[in-house]
Amino acid sequence: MIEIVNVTKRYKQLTAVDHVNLSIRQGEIFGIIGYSGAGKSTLLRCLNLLEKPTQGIIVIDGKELTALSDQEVRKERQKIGMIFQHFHLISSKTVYDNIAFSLKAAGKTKAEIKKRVPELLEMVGLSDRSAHYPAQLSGGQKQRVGIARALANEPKVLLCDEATSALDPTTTKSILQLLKKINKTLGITIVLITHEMEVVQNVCHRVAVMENGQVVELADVYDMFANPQTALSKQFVQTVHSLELPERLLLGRKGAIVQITFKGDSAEEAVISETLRQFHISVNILHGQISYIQERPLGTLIIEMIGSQSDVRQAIRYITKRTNQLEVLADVA
Ligand SMILES: Nc1ncnc2c1ncn2[C@@H]1O[C@H](COP(=O)(O)OP(=O)(O)OP(=O)(O)O)[C@@H](O)[C@H]1O
Repeated sequence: MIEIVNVTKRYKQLTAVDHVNLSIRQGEIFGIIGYSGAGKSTLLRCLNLLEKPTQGIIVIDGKELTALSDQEVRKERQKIGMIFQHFHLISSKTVYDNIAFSLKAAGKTKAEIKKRVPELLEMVGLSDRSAHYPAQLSGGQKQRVGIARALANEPKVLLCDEATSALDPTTTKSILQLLKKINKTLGITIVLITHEMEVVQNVCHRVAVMENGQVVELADVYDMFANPQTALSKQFVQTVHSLELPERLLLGRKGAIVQITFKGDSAEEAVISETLRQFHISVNILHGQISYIQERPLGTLIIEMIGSQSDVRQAIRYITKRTNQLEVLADVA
């Protein structure tokens, strides 16, 4: 659906986006995560040519945007909706007129606008706020207007530039739910940038991690959580799944301390009790959690295994075979 081929954006000496290649699939919610200054916004704005890449090609829905004239780009941009962190609503216009504005700009007739605006308001749950002005709305409601406006011309792609960063956690959840609904019911491909791994966990199917203008990792969100490959991804995963053990928990330990990751079905199997049945060891549970990412379970358990060296080794081999993911954090035996 979206092809980003070797895209670079330079501002004088600074390279904000550096040779990025990504292929975003029709109908997916694709996240781009990175710290401030990583180049996420610039890359997102390159997708609808709000920023012109210094080099590289952008193809959306089969059309090479980077090969079009400015006038043609303006027309194509109407098929790409965009929402922003600070909403960018027109303060002197009502909710109705803010949405109608995009339809007018796309040359829709008065009758078409009159039919379409209420449909959009209903979709975002704001039918009773039509005559309000932006100043009379909460942040979440303003973003709902932003979403309605972005969807006005039935885009195939929706770009979200830190769309929930200015919102509290509960409102963030409700806006993310709305984005999920839009993706599911309208089949719109969504690209969102964020610095919050929780947003990625909640809505994205795949995620690219950016650093210094480059994509340093690309993965299914579940795999990123289960097995992050780079130090940066590990940091992001740990912001949601914190597994730092307090030092005092490690004091006076006698056995091997291991971290086990249970993926998919193995998260629901009785691996530990079967281990205890087969080997002469005892186990202390130090930390455990199970999360659901795209409705698939992902479990993490940190345990201390106490027994003879040979029994502990065999038990470790057994668990590794069953789960495929066991890391020895400390062996104080
Ligand atoms: N119009 C511009 N002119 C000059 N430099 C720019 C411009 N826009 C962005 N930059 C620089 O490009 C780099 C990447 O910025 P960008 O906003 O894309 O990062 P980001 O990952 O979105 O970060 P943030 O979340 O803070 O916006 C930064 O060093 C930034 O200062």
